[in-house]
Amino acid sequence: MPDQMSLFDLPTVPAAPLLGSDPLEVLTQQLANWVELGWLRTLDRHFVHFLREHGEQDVVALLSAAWVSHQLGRGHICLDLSQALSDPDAVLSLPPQDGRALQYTDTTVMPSRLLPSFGIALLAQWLERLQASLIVAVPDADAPERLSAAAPLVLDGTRLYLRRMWQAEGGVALDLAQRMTRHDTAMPDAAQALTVLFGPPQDIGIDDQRVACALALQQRLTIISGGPGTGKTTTVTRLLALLQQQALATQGRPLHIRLVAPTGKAAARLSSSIAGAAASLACDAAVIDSIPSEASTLHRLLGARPDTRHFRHDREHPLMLDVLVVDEASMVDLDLMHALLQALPDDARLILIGDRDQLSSVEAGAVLGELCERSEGFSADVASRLVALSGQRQLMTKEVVGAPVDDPSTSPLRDHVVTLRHSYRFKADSGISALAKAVNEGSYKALRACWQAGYDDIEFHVLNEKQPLALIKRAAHEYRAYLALVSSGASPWDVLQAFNRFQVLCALRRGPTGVEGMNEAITQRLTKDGHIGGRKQWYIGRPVMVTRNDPQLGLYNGDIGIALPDPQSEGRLRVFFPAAEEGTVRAIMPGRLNDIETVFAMTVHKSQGSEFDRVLLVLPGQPNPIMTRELLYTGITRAKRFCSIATTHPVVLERTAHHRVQRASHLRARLTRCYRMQASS
Ligand SMILES: Nc1ncnc2c1ncn2[C@@H]1O[C@H](COP(=O)(O)OP(=O)(O)OP(=O)(O)O)[C@@H](O)[C@H]1O
Repeated sequence: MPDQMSLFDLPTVPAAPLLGSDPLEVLTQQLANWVELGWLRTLDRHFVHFLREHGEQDVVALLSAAWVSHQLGRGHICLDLSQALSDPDAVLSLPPQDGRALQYTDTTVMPSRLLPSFGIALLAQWLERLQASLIVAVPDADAPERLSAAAPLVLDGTRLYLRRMWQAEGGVALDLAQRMTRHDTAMPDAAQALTVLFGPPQDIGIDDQRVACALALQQRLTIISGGPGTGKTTTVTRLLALLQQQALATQGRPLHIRLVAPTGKAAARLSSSIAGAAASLACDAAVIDSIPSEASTLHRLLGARPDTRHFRHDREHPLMLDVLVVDEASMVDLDLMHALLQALPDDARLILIGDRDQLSSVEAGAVLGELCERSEGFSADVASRLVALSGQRQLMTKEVVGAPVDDPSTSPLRDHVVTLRHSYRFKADSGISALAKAVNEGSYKALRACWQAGYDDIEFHVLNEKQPLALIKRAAHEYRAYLALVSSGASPWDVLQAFNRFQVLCALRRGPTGVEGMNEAITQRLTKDGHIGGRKQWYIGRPVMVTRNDPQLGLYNGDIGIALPDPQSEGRLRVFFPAAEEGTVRAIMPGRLNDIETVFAMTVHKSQGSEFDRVLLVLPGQPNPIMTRELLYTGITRAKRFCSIATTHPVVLERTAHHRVQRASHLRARLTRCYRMQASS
């Protein structure tokens, strides 16, 4: 990780003297200083206070606890001590580079100076201090998934975790490993049923969709990954039809299937695409009728309760279902995946759908990405079963049948992962598709070729000013289309649809090219031109995004609503959100909405699970560690028809496409260990 960080010129802070001779005093001062500067969260400092109050006085253990907590806030499951030792500032990303101006005081000390000042120069010294600490437990030597003692931190090898996250990671690994060892036998005429849905097997190339169905018929855990329009929903719909056909024929009753997605928006999209795909199936009406057409959010399925992280459904109160389909699985964080697996009955079939190349979840973890890593090909045994079922003889070639299943270089999950590669949405000459591919390959040459090829669905703006006036004008112009509908008194549903046709996406939150700067500038521009009354907090046409789940209101992080006069309430302003049923809306009083922000611009992170006809992707003028290949790919692939990218320096795009950051975690290795133990017991 540190060598990737060196792609960027990290801002430097002058070396300040370490004040005080008592290390605990020095630590307290530094934590206070970092919190004041916004480098650390108040929560991180409170955590350290809590540990001190409970008896821990070792400064190294306390500093490590602050860093683990800080890293968790940045999406990392754990702190890798060997990486942190080699370049603490880069690993902790301090000072933060989210677009805000560099801030420090005369007493600010960088992490890289603090650690040696507490006597830690070697990894062995750090490990020894932590092993001796009251607040750190280690896994049992004989049972690596059990802890030696109850403590708030866990040191697993050279990784330091909050206990909760270590348990969640282990819980996900163990549960998935158990599901991986459960196999099913497809019904005798499954091969024929596949041919009815997919047509006769062809000898040219492998039909990944057909393989995905054949695989999922035979096991309890299947992951279907693919970029936009590669047919993930089409494939899952066909799979559900096959499963229902099988259940109706053998048990005389359909399976209880549930469809979920992490956000309300993604759930609505899944509902409408499954309904569309089901309607065109070549199946009996009874089978089509037994495929659910309504998806809910994961939180709703699990029974989210206000003010607690616990759900109504858990190991003691499992969900009642036979098959669970989770769409946009890349957005599911480790904690949520853990809660889901806890609540899922042991014999249920789990199908995860998503795009492994997309950004990982906003919260900690990169579950889908990790599960799909090194998962190319199938073991010989699974490949031969797939050939029998799908008729795809090409599956037995050496490229497809990789190393044996116990080979340490591959993941046992490869027998559960299918990647769909062909996009049916984009034409062969699509610029968006070519651009996304070039970014994914991290190829400078392919990127440049994209701009030179003259595609008419992508454009690249090089801005020559800091405050991007041209960009603001462009965005304001695009937003006028939905505002015209607002003025004409169109229905809230139509206004919401029109708003969704265009979106400004930003890589960063802060700064003139970040969400905050762009939102403010677009609001001002539209106000100045008389399109909105943007001087008041609530005005007709204000688009807002929910930033925190509110199960009581049935609103979820990422939901978008628009403030409009409500004829049902004598024209008073209400915020209209799409309701569960396609084409319907629900109105909520603005005063009831606590966690919302204006959304003329949103971060690429928040745009996951949404798609827009046209996207304007704004990148800052400086390369930045937050900007990664996954972020760029996710931003570009939100666009269905037109993608425009703007930045002040062309090199930013190329550097970003080259920059990959792994989130610190050990999920795949733990899953492999659990799987081998399961398989050998
Ligand atoms: N095998 C196929 N042959 C022809 N058209 C297909 C095939 N599979 C999918 N399509 C079409 O491609 C389009 C996208 O399919 P689908 O919605 O299943 O993809 P997706 O991967 O779920 O898309 P998204 O990225 O929106 O989630 C649909 O119009 C669908 O009918």
